[in-house]
Amino acid sequence: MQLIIKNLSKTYSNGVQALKDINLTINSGMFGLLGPNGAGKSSLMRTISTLQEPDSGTITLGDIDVLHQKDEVRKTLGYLPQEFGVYPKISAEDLLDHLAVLKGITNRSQRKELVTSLLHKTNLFNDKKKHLSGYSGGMKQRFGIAQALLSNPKLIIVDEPTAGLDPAERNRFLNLLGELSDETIVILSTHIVEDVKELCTDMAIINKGQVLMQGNPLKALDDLKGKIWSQRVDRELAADYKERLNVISDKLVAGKPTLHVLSDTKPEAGFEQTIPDLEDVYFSYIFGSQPQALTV
Ligand SMILES: Nc1ncnc2c1ncn2[C@@H]1O[C@H](COP(=O)(O)OP(=O)(O)OP(=O)(O)O)[C@@H](O)[C@H]1O
Repeated sequence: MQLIIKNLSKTYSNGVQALKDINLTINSGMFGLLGPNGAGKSSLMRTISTLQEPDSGTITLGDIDVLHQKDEVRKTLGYLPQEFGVYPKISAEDLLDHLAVLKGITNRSQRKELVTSLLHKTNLFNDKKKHLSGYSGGMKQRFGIAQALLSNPKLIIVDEPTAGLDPAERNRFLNLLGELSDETIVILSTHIVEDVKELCTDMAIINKGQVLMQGNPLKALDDLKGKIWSQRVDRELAADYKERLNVISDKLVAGKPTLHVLSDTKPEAGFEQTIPDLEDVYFSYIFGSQPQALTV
């Protein structure tokens, strides 16, 4: 199964061009969609999820025309939006059961079996009687996955799922995503590079509504080999370096900025070659051609 997006564009009524001629081919497995705030990730996810219309372009999921066969898409889509609202005064088990009825699973024992297996899968079985208002952020996100899995989806979209989770909950959530079937397309939209690094076999970077790269994270790392140079500098000199050199990131290490420069050759005395990580890949596309760099 493939999700193929061709020439997708969207301008909102306030004039913001959120998607500019997006082209992506997404195969089964975990796909990371990386981009800073306002890049257009949610606009793209909502369009794929049939929640909003583009101005032009096409999307196909296998042989489904996503923009015209919305009901077909919805039958096979699991969507976990950025803000996942839950009814507070109902238990996880009851809400899942209710949602399963809405999905058309009317056979009681079949529903019970499905709900129980999803509660186990998302590690919520022991808390199934708890009201959702008592759930932590991570538990709510796992519940979100449980409801997204109700219809045995072929396409799962998760929008910024780990923001606000503590490290243990984040790990648990990412492990759960990683365990979903290889037959399913899972799109993980995030601005957190680590999420993609740990899970995804394919990724794209988008910014200002445009796809800047699509590819295998390991290949992207390989392409940067020998091109990332690092130096820890005095705080007051950092701005000067940024003006002169192609600084892609500037990270405080023990109170002093460590600059990463993208360059085919040693930029200046004092810089040492460093092994690129996925953050370098991300910043090289987002900031590589610009003099300004992000402080991370
Ligand atoms: N309904 C809307 N009407 C007008 N402008 C919008 C609307 N939704 C999004 N935008 C604008 O479109 C651009 C892309 O927004 P979008 O939410 O798709 O980005 P994002 O990558 O998901 O960012 P974030 O991580 O902050 O949610 C932004 O400039 C945003 O302000």
